Amino acid sequence: MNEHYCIELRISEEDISSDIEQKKEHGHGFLHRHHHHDHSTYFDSDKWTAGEEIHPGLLTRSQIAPISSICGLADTKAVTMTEAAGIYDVSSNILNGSRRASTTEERRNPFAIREGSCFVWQNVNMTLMHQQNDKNGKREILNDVWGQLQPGKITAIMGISGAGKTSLLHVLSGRSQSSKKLTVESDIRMNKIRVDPSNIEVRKQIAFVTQDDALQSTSTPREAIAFSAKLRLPRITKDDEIKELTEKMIVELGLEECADTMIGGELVKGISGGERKRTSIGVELVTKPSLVFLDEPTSGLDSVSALQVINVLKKIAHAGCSVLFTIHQPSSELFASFDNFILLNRGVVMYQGSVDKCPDFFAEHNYAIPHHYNPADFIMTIAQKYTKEMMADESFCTKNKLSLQADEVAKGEEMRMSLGVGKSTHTNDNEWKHVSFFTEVQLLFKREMKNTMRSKLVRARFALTTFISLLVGCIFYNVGNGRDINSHFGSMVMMLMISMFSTALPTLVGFSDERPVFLREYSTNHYSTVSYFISKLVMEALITLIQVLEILLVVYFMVDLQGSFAEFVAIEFSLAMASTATAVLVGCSVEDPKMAIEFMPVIFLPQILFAGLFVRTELIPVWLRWAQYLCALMYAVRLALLAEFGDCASMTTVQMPNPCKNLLEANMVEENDKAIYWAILWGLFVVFRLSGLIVLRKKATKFFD
Ligand SMILES: Nc1ncnc2c1ncn2[C@@H]1O[C@H](COP(=O)(O)OP(=O)(O)OP(=O)(O)O)[C@@H](O)[C@H]1O
Repeated sequence: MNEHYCIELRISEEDISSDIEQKKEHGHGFLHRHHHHDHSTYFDSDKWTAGEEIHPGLLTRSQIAPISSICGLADTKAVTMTEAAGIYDVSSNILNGSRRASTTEERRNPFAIREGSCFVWQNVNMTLMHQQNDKNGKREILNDVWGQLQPGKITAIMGISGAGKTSLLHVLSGRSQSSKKLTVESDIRMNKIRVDPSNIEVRKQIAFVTQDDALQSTSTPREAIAFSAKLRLPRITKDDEIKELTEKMIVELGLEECADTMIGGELVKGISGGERKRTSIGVELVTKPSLVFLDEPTSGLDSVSALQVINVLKKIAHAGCSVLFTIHQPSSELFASFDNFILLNRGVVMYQGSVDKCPDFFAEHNYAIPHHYNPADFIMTIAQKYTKEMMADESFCTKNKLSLQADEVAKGEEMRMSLGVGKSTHTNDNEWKHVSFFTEVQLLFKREMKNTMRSKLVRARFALTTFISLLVGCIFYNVGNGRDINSHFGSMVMMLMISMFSTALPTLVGFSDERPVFLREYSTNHYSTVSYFISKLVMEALITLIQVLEILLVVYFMVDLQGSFAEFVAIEFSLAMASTATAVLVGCSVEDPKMAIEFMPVIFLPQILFAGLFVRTELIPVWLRWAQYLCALMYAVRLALLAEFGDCASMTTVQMPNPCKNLLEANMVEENDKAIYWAILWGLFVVFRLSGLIVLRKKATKFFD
């Protein structure tokens, strides 16, 4: 019978610790059967009958299997278990079914009830290698860390600075991987299955809000949230659903007043820090994740804004989500609002459990938390005092209570099924897929267009290009009418150099400037590197064309050039595209805009040196001469010379020698090689662009180190 069922057995910690039999009498610990949300529908099964009781402690894998086969229609996440606290917590859901079968109403509500995911970890170790100051040349950042998240609860990771909070969050979300200088080990279970968190399918399940709020500065909170929803929700989500979802999210996050204000950045004053943080959270929550991780969501916020943020997190937890976040030093009010917390101290777990039970724990260790004292402050002060050795001596390290069996890391279909993203029996499966490549490019291009229209930098770029073109036009005024061939040639070179600098330079800085936004969006599965690259390329080509026309409309007519205007447009455009491709490659390779600026001379100086302007190419040492083939300016100069002086050079005049012919010869320009010059110019564009794409892809898939 091809129907989707949701079987649910929830047993709280209290149920586990106290008398289960007694709880059962009160209706706890029963197998509930739902058909979607209709509690009265029973499933038919040979093995399980309606109303049958499950004894949690006795539930075995073989008993789980029949349930899986009933509701485990290929797209169904059947039964999941957590052996936390030594007992099976059976929480079966049809993750795909429940997420997929969500009604239009649910799709419109960002805080709609969802099925939670069980998330458990143990043996989390992170070691820095080749450390000169530490014994054995190693430094342990995380040591045998363990923990678990419960759906519906918010869990804080607390600890003094350098305790390893961010490192733990990064390991759990697959953002930290082993490298030459870092060893990372972890045993992470999601819905019972051992998973590799760096796997994209796992990462897709976890909404991650970074500390730096990498948001597009020219977008508004409304646009940022809608953009994320459009790209990340399945195709079935209609435009009006996205609109309503966005509006509800804005209201829930208290962003109504700033919803249409630009987010802002270094150059533009935008929304406040708290509003920025809530926007970042909104951007991640639109996908209705079951796991939400946040790195320092309250840092830099006043107590009211911090409480606002935590209230949003509590709200999302009440919808069924598991929330995990790092926090420095919460106020007592904030601390009291957490469900659970993990105290990390020097990379080890000092406390793990509910906020309510922590006073007893510390009292047992002779640290009774005084009344009228912020418990978080008190706990941190204690943590500060303890070295690893002291914690071990005084049995302060909280031992792993999970005792999970070592399982193979699930791959492929097994993992996808566990995460609820396996094969589906839905006939309209296409509707549940990620938006198409074309939609990705289209949405990215639209955002790029808005960004361009709103960017002060772009406006400054056009204004400065006009200014510099006018300056060149004035200096070389009318030299094109044959007064002096050297000045005539100089004006053309200057014109080419303006288009090279004025297009490549902003691209170089812009690409690395936008890098954090790209990395965040890529890592959270907004779009592919190729669609990002293509949308940027199309926008760049448009701006470049406008800029080239702007330069030529001033310089060409003021200098009174003789060649064809269209040909000059083509040459300048090709040069600008080839130079921006070089800039993109460097922009993709370096970490930040400041570093990109340091690279400027390396990109532009060789262009000028090898263009034959200061030294004839045949005089350059042979072992260096190959570099000329990488210099787009040289080929653009040759093409421009042919466009301007080609006719004159081929004329047989009485005047001997022909100055045009001499100029072409001095620059080693051959009329017959024109096609080769064009081919090399566009070849450079293709090679540098593709290299840029490869570098970007490589960097995007590798988060750290
Ligand atoms: N990739 C890395 N390379 C070098 N050192 C690292 C790396 N990752 C973490 N560390 C070091 O590990 C320690 C823990 O860092 P982490 O950022 O996790 O601490 P934290 O508890 O989040 O601190 P804070 O509250 O100050 O942000 C720090 O001393 C940090 O320098």
